[in-house]
Amino acid sequence: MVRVGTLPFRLLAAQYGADITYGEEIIDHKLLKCERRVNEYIGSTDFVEKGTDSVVFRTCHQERNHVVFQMGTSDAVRALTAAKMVCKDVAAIDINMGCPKSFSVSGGMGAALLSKPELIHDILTMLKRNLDVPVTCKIRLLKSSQDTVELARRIEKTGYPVNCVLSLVRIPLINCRKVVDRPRDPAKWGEIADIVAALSIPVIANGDVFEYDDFQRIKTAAGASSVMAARGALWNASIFSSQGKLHWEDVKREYVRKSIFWENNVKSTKHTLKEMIMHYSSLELPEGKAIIKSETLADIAKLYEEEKYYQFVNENRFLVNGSR
Ligand SMILES: Cc1cc2nc3c(=O)[nH]c(=O)nc-3n(C[C@H](O)[C@H](O)[C@H](O)COP(=O)(O)O)c2cc1C
Repeated sequence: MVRVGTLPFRLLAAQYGADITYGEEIIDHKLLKCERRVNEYIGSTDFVEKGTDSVVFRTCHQERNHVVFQMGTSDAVRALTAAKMVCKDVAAIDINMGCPKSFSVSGGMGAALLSKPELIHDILTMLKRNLDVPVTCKIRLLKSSQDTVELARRIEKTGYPVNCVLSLVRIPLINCRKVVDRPRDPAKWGEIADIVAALSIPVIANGDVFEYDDFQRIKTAAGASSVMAARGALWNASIFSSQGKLHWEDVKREYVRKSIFWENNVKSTKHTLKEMIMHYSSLELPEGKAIIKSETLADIAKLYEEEKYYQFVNENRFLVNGSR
């Protein structure tokens, strides 16, 4: 999730039980302007825009085998060059073929790819042939089930490992929404089931997972290999816990601590907190207003009475490094 799926949020989801986490979409052009830096102070691996301190992608060894780097692209060679920069630090590379936003579509990326099966084929083939990590793609339902099945079959033909354990990682990820749908529209699980039935590769179903039980319900209804949650996780990342959800205020506090620990981009932290709060109350209330006013992680720490934690982390970086 853009501005949400940064390292603290991914680790939060993983802590509550998510097996695999996807990073926010990063455009290939942007990654190509970066250099890889090991950040010993924090214990992370950063991809930083050259000549600046702007972290475009931050990851760490704890999530090395669970995190998928999601990329926006419209060109096979560029996608490969960008993917090669990060592939040793992540578990898999995903190509976003579902984003309907104009900045994506006008650049020939995201959902624009859905009408260019030849280009999809080129990108996936190029990545699969030249990378040692698995490649997945996230698509949306097309106008008819038949169109979607046709597209998914072309994706399937780009090849996947015969070994079924490995095949887990080359998953075309079917997002059960049509290109014109917005996230609040009802999802159509029957259509996913039709597509899954027509394919021999694993499919992750995505859409309208708001409770832990939804994972199994949707997995069964769609016949999918696994299930992905976005908004349900954003509103309460403990949705992944088989023990039941924690109170969202506790989850939010844990997110704040992780943001502090990993020195998350404050804009990302603010955005994520705002999205969480908007679901339960209003940004017009004092907490929302204070988030909007915050300029640094120290401000956020103060707002959530985590100043001692903030101070402790910053004074003991080398002692606590890697402990979370
Ligand atoms: C705040 C937000 C950011 C998102 N960013 C991305 C993204 O970067 N890449 C992507 O493939 N989908 C993105 N999506 C779409 C979700 O991955 C997902 O497909 C959609 O929200 C439907 O799933 P849900 O019902 O579980 O929310 C985003 C959704 C939200 C709400």
